[in-house]
Amino acid sequence: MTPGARLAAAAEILDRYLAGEPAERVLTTWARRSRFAGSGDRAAVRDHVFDAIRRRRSAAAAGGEESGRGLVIGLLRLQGRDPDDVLTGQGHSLPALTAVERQHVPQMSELDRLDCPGWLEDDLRGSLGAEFVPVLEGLQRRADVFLRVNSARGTLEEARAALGDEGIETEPHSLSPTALRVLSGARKVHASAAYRDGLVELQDAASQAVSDQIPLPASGVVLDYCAGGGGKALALAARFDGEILAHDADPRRMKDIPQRASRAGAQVQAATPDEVERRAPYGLVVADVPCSGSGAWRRQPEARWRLDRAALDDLRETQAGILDRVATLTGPEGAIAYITCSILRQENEDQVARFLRDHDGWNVEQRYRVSPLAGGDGFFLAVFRRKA
Ligand SMILES: C[S@@+](CC[C@H](N)C(=O)[O-])C[C@H]1O[C@@H](n2cnc3c(N)ncnc32)[C@H](O)[C@@H]1O
Repeated sequence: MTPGARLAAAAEILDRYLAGEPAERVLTTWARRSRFAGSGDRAAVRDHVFDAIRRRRSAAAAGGEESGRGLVIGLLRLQGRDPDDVLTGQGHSLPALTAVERQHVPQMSELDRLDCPGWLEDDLRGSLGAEFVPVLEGLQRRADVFLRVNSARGTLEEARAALGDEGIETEPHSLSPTALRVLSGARKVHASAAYRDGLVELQDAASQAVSDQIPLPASGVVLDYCAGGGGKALALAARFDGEILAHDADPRRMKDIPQRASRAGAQVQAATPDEVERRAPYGLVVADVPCSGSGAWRRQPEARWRLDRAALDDLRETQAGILDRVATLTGPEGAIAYITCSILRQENEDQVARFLRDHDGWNVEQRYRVSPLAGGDGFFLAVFRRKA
């Protein structure tokens, strides 16, 4: 496909995304019926689509309208490229620019420029303070790919060498001693021996940093109450000899845990709600709660535009409910590790304050915040401990 044809495909996919379909689903359907598109074309179209969604507000302002075509024109302008060079109307390219499109002079407000949802401006300013502008600018870029080296299987240097042999270049990252940032060859990771043999896992560097901070009990069973695909549980297993039970309100989310755990040589078992109840109390319960994902907008760009006030209120209620529930599962002097990948105070410090207000017998022992400016996602951790 020519560069113009790839952009035309992206514009068509973006129109369906703007009409309400999830971008991933539209991309899959497009790839299935576009047999002519090779893997390089599919990757390029995908990058265009997610770059445009990440910059949805600023690209629409720069392109003159919020349509697939408008976002593509705007994205080219934001990248400092002249849309006339790519939209030629030749072959499978989009039609050439109209006079109106060519003469459009973008009037960008600060919120346009920062891709900030208007309804969330005050909350973001209140949460980020002086970091409001740099964090929002940082969240407009593509996320890096990070690997976690599984120390049960080898050292950081052994992992780097093994990956290097397969054409995957990496460098250590300051957020965690187990983190490697992928510099090239990211698409080869899944097929690599280092990944297949459990020497490395895909995990954001800030997610690793948060896992590093969680205080593990000397022995016993740890419960990961919102385990999802098991990212945190597997990271904890690399530095814990005991058993980790994984639970999730939606058990389908845990379907890959057995395979990931066996690859990593980790003791992580998916548990039913009955089993969770039966084996309580726990010395540590990890609650990596559902949240706005605002710290991970680089990696999940649709989340930025899907969130609204009602959804945020629902999330906060769910988070508070989970904290109340896990408190009942925690033993004497036990701890709760409350985690979000949110940069919003409402989901972080405000939840800590509410929990302490409603639960007399608890202290907060540790608060740890990772800004997206550190290179990975934005994360928040609070460790509560039951008073002796
Ligand atoms: C942020 S994700 C977990 C990510 C995972 N811990 C990891 O590191 O890969 C939050 C998870 O919480 C689950 N969840 C949502 N509501 C829940 C509830 N009331 N109780 C337990 N889990 C819940 C979701 O299904 C989702 O898998």
